[in-house]
Amino acid sequence: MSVRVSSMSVLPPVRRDRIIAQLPPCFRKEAALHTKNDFNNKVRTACQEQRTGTVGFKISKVIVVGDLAVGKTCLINRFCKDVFDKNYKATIGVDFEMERFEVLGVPFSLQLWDTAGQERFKCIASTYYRGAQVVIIAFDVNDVASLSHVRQWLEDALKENDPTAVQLFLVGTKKDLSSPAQYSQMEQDALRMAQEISAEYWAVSSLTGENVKEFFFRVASLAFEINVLAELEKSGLRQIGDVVRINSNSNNLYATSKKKKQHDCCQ
Ligand SMILES: Nc1nc2c(ncn2[C@@H]2O[C@H](COP(=O)(O)OP(=O)(O)OP(=O)(O)O)[C@@H](O)[C@H]2O)c(=O)[nH]1
Ligand SMILES: [Mg+2]
Repeated sequence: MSVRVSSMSVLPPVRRDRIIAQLPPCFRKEAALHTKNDFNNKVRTACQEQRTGTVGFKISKVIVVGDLAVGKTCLINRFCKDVFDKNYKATIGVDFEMERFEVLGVPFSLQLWDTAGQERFKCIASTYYRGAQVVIIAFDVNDVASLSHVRQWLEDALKENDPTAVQLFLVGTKKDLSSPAQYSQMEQDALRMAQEISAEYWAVSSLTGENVKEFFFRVASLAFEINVLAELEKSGLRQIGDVVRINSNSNNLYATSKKKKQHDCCQ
């Protein structure tokens, strides 16, 4: 009985292929959220000293948006289930998958929200955009129209979120369908777009699996890093806040006793 209870209440260990010990490199230096070779030093130290606060219990919300049939569902399914379906089945509204990682020894989870690209399901899907820490905008590298719609997707996603707090990725899909020459021509435009919207650029294929794991590892790592930095800042502020509170308390005491005196006087 107790065995059953514990096996139900304790999460299984993180999959061995979800362990991140090194910062995965960006895809293109010209369009990266940052180009450092390693995790922020403060983050590494905090993880070593187990000073990551609530990050180990955190689930970061990631939303994947973009035109219909660009391959959002396939991308998530390739990463989470290692499968690929060549038949198109439109996402109606939203779906989500949980992915658990261990980054620098600290558990960290992503909740990956797969949203509908079809216009008629978009209004349902957009109600799930709120509270995203990461926004992934997907486009098809073989379809210039899908790249030109990226700004609209961004605007819709940011309406529901704090634009300064969101980490943005621009992902070109179906790389397997494009010849090297076609691809490199398209990449110029995609890199420009990524720079304009301050997104990190990636190109992937869910059919072959090219760059899929690398991409999600990068997403998890950068989301983790920013969470730990925010936690460190918060605990720093808390310490400063305590000092302020002691000071203001003594001020209050002073003010109270003074007031009391005045009050006594008046009586
Ligand atoms: N060759 C190739 N085909 C792909 C790739 N990714 C997706 N597809 C195909 O593109 C079609 C659409 O893929 P989905 O993942 O369902 O597209 P979606 O963006 O989720 O579409 P909505 O849910 O309608 O927004 C399917 O037929 C997939 O098999 C890829 O990397 N390579
Ligand atoms: Mg879909």
